[in-house]
Amino acid sequence: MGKSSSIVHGGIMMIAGTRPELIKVAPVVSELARYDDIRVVIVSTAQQADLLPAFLNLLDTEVDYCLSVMSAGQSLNALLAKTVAALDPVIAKEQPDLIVVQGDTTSALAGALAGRMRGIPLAHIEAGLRTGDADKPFPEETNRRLISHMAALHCAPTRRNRAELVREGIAPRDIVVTGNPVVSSLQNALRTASTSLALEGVFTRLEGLKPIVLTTHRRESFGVTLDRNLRTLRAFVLKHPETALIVPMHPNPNVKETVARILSDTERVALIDPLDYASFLQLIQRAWLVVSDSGGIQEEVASLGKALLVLRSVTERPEAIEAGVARLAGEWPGQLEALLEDWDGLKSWVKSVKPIPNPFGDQRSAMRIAQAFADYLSAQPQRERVAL
Ligand SMILES: CC(=O)N[C@@H]1[C@@H](OP(=O)(O)OP(=O)(O)OC[C@H]2O[C@@H](n3ccc(=O)[nH]c3=O)[C@H](O)[C@@H]2O)O[C@H](CO)[C@@H](O)[C@@H]1O
Repeated sequence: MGKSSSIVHGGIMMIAGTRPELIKVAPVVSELARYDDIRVVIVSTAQQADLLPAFLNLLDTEVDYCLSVMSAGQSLNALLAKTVAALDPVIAKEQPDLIVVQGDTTSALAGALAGRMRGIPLAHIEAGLRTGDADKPFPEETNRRLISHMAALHCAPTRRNRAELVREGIAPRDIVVTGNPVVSSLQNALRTASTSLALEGVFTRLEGLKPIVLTTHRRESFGVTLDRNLRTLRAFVLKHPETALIVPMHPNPNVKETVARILSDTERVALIDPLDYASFLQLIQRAWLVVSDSGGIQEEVASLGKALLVLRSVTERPEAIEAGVARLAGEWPGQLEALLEDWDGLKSWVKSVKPIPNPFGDQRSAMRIAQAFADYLSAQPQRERVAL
C-alpha cells in the first residue's frame, strides 16, 4: 500500500502517559505523519507527570489532550478508575477508528478498557511479552495479558512474542511481527545527541573510573529486595576503588527515599536526577556495566554493546539474555552479590559484550507499525459513528 490513499479516516488515538511509552510511541507518530489520510490524536494521561516534560520533544508534534490522573499515594485501582473516567469523554468526542496503546502500564490498560467500552478497535504496540508469572512484574504482566485479549491488532516485537499470543488463542492473522519501536527511537536519539552539561560534570568527577549505571523502580522490588540490592552495590563500589556508581533516581518516593538513605554520602557514588533520553543514552554509552530492573534498558543494551545485570527474577525479554548482553541477577536472594563477587568472571563478561544486531527490532520497526495501522484502517469499513 502507498503512503496515501483516498480514504479519510476518523483517525488514530494514541494514548500514552509514562516516559517509556513516549520513547516508544514517538517514532511511530513520526511515521504516521507520512500518511496524509490518517489523522492522529495524541492523548497523554500524564501518569508520570514529573518525568514526561523532558520527553515531549521526542514527538514531532504537540500532545492534543493532557489529562491529569496522578495524585500522591493513590492505589492502582484509583489510578485505573480515574484514567478510564478521564479518557472516556475524550474518546466520545474524537470517535477514533483505532485506539493505540503501548506496553503494559496502567495508562495502557485504562486506554484499552476505555476504548473497548466504546466499541472502538484497539491496537497494541509491544504485544506478546510474557514472563508467565502474573506477579512478576506486577501489575504489568496482568496489564499485558488483559490488553492482548481486548486488542484487534497486535504489533509483536519478535517471533517469540507472536508465538506467545498464538498460544493464548490470538488469531495469527491479527498479529504482525514489527520489531520494537524503541530501536527506532534509540537510533534517532543517538543521531541527534549533544553532550549534556549535567552529565559532563559527573564524567569529570569520576574520570578514569569504571562507571556502573544503576536504575531501579519496579514495584515488586520495593522493600527488602530494593534495600538489599542497594546495599550490595554500595559494598561493591567501596570494595573496588576503580569503580563508581551513577544513579539517575526515579522520582517515585518509594525509590528515591530508599536510594538516598542507602547511597548518599558514599564515596564514588553520584545520585543524579533522571536524564532526558539522549543524555541517558550517552551515559549508557560511557558505562562500564549497567544494573537495572527496567524493561526498555534490556532492549537498548544490545544496540549499545553494554553488559546489563537485570535486577529481576524473571524477564519477558529473554532475547537479551540469550544474546549474552544481559544476565538475571535476582533469581534468588544473594545472586547479585554472587555475580559481583566473581570479579574476574564479571570483568571478562563485560569485556566480551559488544554491540550486536538488536534482537528486539531495527530502525524500521516504527515504520512497520505505522504500516500495520494503515493496512488495518484500510481494511475496515468506515465505522458508523454511533454514540455508545
Ligand atoms: C515490566 C516492564 O518492563 N515494563 C516496561 C515499562 O517501562 P520500563 O521499565 O522500560 O521503564 P523505565 O525504566 O522507567 O524507562 C526506561 C526508558 O527510559 C530511558 N531512561 C531511563 C532513565 C533516565 O534517567 N532517562 C531515560 O531516558 C531508558 O533509556 C529507557 O528507554 O513500561 C513500558 C511502557 O509500556 C514497557 O514497554 C516496558 O515493558
